[in-house]
Amino acid sequence: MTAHAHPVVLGQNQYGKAENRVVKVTRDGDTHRLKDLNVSVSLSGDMAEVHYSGDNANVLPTDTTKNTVFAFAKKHGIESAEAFGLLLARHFVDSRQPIHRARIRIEEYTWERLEGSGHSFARTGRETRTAQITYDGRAPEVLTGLKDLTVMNTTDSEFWGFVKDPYTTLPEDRDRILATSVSSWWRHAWTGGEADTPDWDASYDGARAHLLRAFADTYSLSLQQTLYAMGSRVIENRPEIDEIRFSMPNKHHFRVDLEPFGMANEAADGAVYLAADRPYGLIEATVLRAGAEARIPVDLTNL
Ligand SMILES: O=c1[nH]c(=O)c2[nH]c(=O)[nH]c2[nH]1
Repeated sequence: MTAHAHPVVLGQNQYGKAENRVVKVTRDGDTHRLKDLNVSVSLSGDMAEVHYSGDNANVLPTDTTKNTVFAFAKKHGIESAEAFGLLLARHFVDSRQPIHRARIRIEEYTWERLEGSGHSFARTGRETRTAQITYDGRAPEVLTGLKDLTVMNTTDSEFWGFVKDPYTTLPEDRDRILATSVSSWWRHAWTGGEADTPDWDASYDGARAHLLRAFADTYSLSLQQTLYAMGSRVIENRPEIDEIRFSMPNKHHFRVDLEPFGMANEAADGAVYLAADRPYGLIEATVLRAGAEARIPVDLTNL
């Protein structure tokens, strides 16, 4: 059956095995190291026929993509999420003619070795590190990110001077808590050259440190301003990064009215707050090196 026989045609399509939970142990004598990833493979290419007629001739089974993830972890080890994703993406596109594009998404969970043991670990309370590698046979694109990085400033945050309309009840605040859970993706300028491959772990640690430093150092008049300061600090200090996008919920902390109990509850004296979980303000923006192309999808940040 051909597409032209119908007034309906197939649009964008992709397939693969999602959420392969792969744990790789590396032994150095009695001292072990652990990489714990959640790897999702998504392939696209000449796949019209399988949709139109069920002809599987071009279909590398999703089961095979799963097996490849585990076999590659053993064969090549897992140096970093980005390096592992690049190996996989290149493998699928370069070894299978009908596959034109591979997108590998990876979440990494971090474990810490327990003191006094070479092989006992505890999951850290840290954020989840993320990576997305796309490869179309030409230049790979590497996005790195993080999610669930929860941070709070207990002062140095104000919010006032905003628009007031008949529905506005929010009081102006000269000393509030600013808390958020940072989700972010950043795009590496790198386009695949062997010689100038970034040190992915150093780049991640650097970007993370800069955005946290900016969160801490910015005297904030709005979460929007803080977001921009975080992004611009990363762009200014990490030449390998051209674009960074944030999705940041404003985790509201309301000063509780304790007047009914005869108690003042002022920020300056150390206040009691109600941590509200919802609704929350949601502040999202991209920060770019001037002249760089905005390529991080708007809705990627909340995955
Ligand atoms: O930092 C903030 N930005 C806003 O846009 C906003 N809106 C709001 O109600 N509180 C806040 N805080």
